[in-house]
Amino acid sequence: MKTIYLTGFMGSGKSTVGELLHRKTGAQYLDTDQLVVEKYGAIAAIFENEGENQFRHYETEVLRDIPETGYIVSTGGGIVEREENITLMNKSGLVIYLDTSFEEVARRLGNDTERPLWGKTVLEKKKLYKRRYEWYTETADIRISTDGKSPTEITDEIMDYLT
Ligand SMILES: Nc1ncnc2c1ncn2[C@@H]1O[C@H](COP(=O)(O)OP(=O)(O)OP(=O)(O)O)[C@@H](O)[C@H]1O
Ligand SMILES: O=C(O)C1=C[C@@H](O)[C@@H](O)[C@H](O)C1
Ligand SMILES: [Mg+2]
Repeated sequence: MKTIYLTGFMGSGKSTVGELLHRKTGAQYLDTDQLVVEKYGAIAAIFENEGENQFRHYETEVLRDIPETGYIVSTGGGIVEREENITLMNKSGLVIYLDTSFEEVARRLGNDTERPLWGKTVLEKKKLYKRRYEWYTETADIRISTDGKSPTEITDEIMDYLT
């Protein structure tokens, strides 16, 4: 099995659905945010002390090490910010975009403080969402709309594509 990369905006459910897919398929599982935390420390601290650019560098470092087959990978919401990341994912893997409306993301994340970029103003977040939307769609092999669907329903929909 080609490695599967789940992409999408913060709160689109990449980590939640990634875990479920891992259980259903038996494939190994990685989350790029978790890998960065294990290797370099808490995300909020990296943003605060080293800056977003350094976080993006760490993100690419962990992505480079992921094998081309056999893994389910939940990416960070900003993985599409770097061309190199897109090339890496498209070269070997199957990219699945979890498409979630901004309003639904806002409902799910509420006042979350773990995601540094979610702390920005609504206007800035909407701009970020709009800017990335095209990148997610262009990069994806498969697009799954997630609004109004449970994580299990989304996982089942992905399983249908895989089997
Ligand atoms: N389909 C869904 N319906 C309702 N809530 C969901 C759904 N998927 C995920 N959630 C909830 O939304 C929140 C964010 O989910 P999750 O952490 O999986 O997102 P993510 O895409 O991995 O975000 P990030 O890019 O920040 O890593 C969690 O509280 C999760 O329980
Ligand atoms: O959308 C983003 O840029 C981010 C999403 C999260 O997954 C983390 O990677 C981090 O909080 C940055
Ligand atoms: Mg996640």
